[in-house]
Amino acid sequence: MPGPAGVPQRKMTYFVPKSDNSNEQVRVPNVIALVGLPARGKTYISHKLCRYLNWIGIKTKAFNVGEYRRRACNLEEEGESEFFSPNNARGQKLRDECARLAIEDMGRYLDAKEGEVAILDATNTTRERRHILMNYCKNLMHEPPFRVFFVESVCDDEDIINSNITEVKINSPDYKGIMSQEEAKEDFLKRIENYRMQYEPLDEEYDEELSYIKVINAGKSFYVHNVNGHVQSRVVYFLMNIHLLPRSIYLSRHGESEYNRIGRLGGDSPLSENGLTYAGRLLQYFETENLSDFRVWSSQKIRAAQTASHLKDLAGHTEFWKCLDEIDAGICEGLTYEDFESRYPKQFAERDKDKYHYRYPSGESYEDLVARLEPVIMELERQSNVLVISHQAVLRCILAYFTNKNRDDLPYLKVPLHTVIKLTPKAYSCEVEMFPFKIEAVDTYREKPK
Ligand SMILES: O=c1[nH]cnc2c1c(-c1ccc(Cl)cc1)cn2-c1ccccc1
Repeated sequence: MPGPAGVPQRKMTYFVPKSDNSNEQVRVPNVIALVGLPARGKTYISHKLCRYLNWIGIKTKAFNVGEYRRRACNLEEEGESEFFSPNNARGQKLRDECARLAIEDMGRYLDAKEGEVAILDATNTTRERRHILMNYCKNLMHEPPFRVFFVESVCDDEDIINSNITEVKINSPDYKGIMSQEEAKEDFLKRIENYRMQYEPLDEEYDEELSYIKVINAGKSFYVHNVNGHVQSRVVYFLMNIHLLPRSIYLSRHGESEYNRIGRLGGDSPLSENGLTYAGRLLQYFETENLSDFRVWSSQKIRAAQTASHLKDLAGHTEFWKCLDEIDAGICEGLTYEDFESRYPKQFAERDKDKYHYRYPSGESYEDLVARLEPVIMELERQSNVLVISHQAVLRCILAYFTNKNRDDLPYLKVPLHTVIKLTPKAYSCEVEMFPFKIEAVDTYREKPK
């Protein structure tokens, strides 16, 4: 059905009829294929997307063709950048073989329903290579065939490209210990030129049938085409909210509260004397951090708001988010763990079996917390320096997102009272610094039972 000129028609697929026509809704496996010259942030995008999709509950795995190539051949023997020359038939053959192996591993992962999304982290810079991928994904040997979304990173910003090469390329396994950093940078620039000779960017006319997003200069602008389905729309939304600007995210629980001191769960009690001391010391800490741009977000619980109030002159306005409130313990609100175990022994035993999915009766699970925290994560991706003053369970979810922890480990991450956790995102990871303050506080940590 042709639409108005220049306005692409969204292909609406409401359900994928199964072979037995049960019309039961099946989730279509998604392939997210990167496209772009070397040093355009493809692996950066692949890592961040993989971490975000897994955290929101969409099982995802990345397949990096460069890793297959590093396993298959020794670049030193192959002549480094010469290996990538279009005139190097041997290099071309080896690289095609590595791409094929990665695509087949990706296919097995999706066909076996091990996950819903596979990210193919590769240059995919020629129409031929993208055509091979599309034919493989649409092949009816897959039940159902894979949906493909291309993410092309186009970048001509020299500063961004140089920071990429300096941060992640010249110290990569391809060069480490083989040549000096200057030689590595020179060789890498030659590698980029070899790819540029064959590079065929996604084209509005030629690639009319494909679904893709062009990210230009690290998110300065975008061109989005034929977005198809839930996963692709979440990917577009995520990519339009991330940025490369250096900053830190600080996590802190409220100061010790009266309920902490008597070992009671949840509630809305005020700070204890120790907690008030911590709040005052927190102000001193951030005065020394000397941040140009600094915001404070707090939950709407009294103990968190009291802690945040000590920073109001430093941070200008404080934002109070209800979705930063502590996990709702339902019928266990106000109980001690001893009460919980004696009154609801079956529930107590259930909780430690699968703490991530366990939901307190009339309350929440960690899985529920992740769902209500997604808007906070998205806004943290957009922001600069932010201090989040919240609660143990909530900060475990946020910490797990930035440090890529899985749902078995998430509910047992250590987030002690009277401690500032400083997160500084790096290229493919996040630096974590813990600053425990020497102020007395009860220990609320419970080990995972053996
Ligand atoms: O567009 C780039 N061109 C060169 N480099 C880049 C990017 C991006 C980037 C790409 C898309 C988006 Cl939505 C955000 C950032 C990240 N990086 C990067 C920089 C330094 C280290 C590791 C990665």
